[in-house]
Amino acid sequence: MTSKHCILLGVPLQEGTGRLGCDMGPGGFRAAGLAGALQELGHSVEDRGNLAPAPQRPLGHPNQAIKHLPEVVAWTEALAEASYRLGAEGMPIILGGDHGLAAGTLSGFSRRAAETGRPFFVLWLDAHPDFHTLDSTVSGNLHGCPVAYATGRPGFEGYFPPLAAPVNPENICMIGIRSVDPAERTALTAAGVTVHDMRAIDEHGVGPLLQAFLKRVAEANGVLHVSLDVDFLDPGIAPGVGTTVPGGATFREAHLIMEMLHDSGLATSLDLVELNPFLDERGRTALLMVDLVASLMGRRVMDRPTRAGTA
Ligand SMILES: NC(=[NH2+])NCCC[C@H](N)C(=O)O
Ligand SMILES: [Mn+2]
Ligand SMILES: [Mn+2]
Repeated sequence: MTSKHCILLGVPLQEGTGRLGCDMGPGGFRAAGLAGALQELGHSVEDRGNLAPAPQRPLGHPNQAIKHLPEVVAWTEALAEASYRLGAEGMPIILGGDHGLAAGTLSGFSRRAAETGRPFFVLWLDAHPDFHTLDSTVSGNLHGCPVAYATGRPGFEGYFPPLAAPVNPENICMIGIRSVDPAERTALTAAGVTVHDMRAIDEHGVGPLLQAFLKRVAEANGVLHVSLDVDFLDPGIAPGVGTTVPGGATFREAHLIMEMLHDSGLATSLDLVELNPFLDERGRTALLMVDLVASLMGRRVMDRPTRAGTA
């Protein structure tokens, strides 16, 4: 197993959701033993503490539903820059914080990939596609918008920072999707995002769906960012999140995805988002998320035969 230099960065953003508590997410992941689990697997770990947002400026938008635009923009500015820098230093693991933070990670890591000349891919594990623009969001919760922003959909100019390298929507694969607003549905299809909803998982299984995507990434010599929203998981195993949607990924499906990602060796950065410790039950959601990261980083039940059939 190749050991990595894991860099943990807390991003206690919570203004992108409709409720409080995600600001405790980074602390939840730390208390659940994330650093120790990575070290046990032979990785080096550096915890850079929590990020601070950039200074806020007043921003008004004609869509009156939008909540906390100046706050989310300030976090995006700081995190886009931090992600760009961390992308050159090791394997960044971003401890959220709500999913609004992906506006910063996607733009920063994509910019880094563009500089290396390799195409940038995203695996989006979530109940939601988070594909609203500032104009289309109905709830006004900006954690529903990061993918639209990072792919360069119109309407973010003048509010969010300009994108150095917009993400190609055709390089995004979403798995676990089961709550899509009408405006998002049309836009996702038009943009060419690969969306594997729960029905696709039921019909085909997560294994073949993920394998096909990983093959594309490998053949393109791509850089892969993984964004894991707690609500990707079924609420029965992961209650510590504000936006639970029934019928989510099972414990076994989630671990299989992580193990396949590990075997592919393709993932270079990771978001862990939407953990709300205030809604959790004795840390079980945080602990499950840490176990999933461990699977992604090499923990396995048994050694598996290599392709040559030795080990
Ligand atoms: N990151 C999330 N949990 N996003 C949920 C978004 C839900 C809904 N589409 C909205 O815009 O409000
Ligand atoms: Mn999300
Ligand atoms: Mn979600």
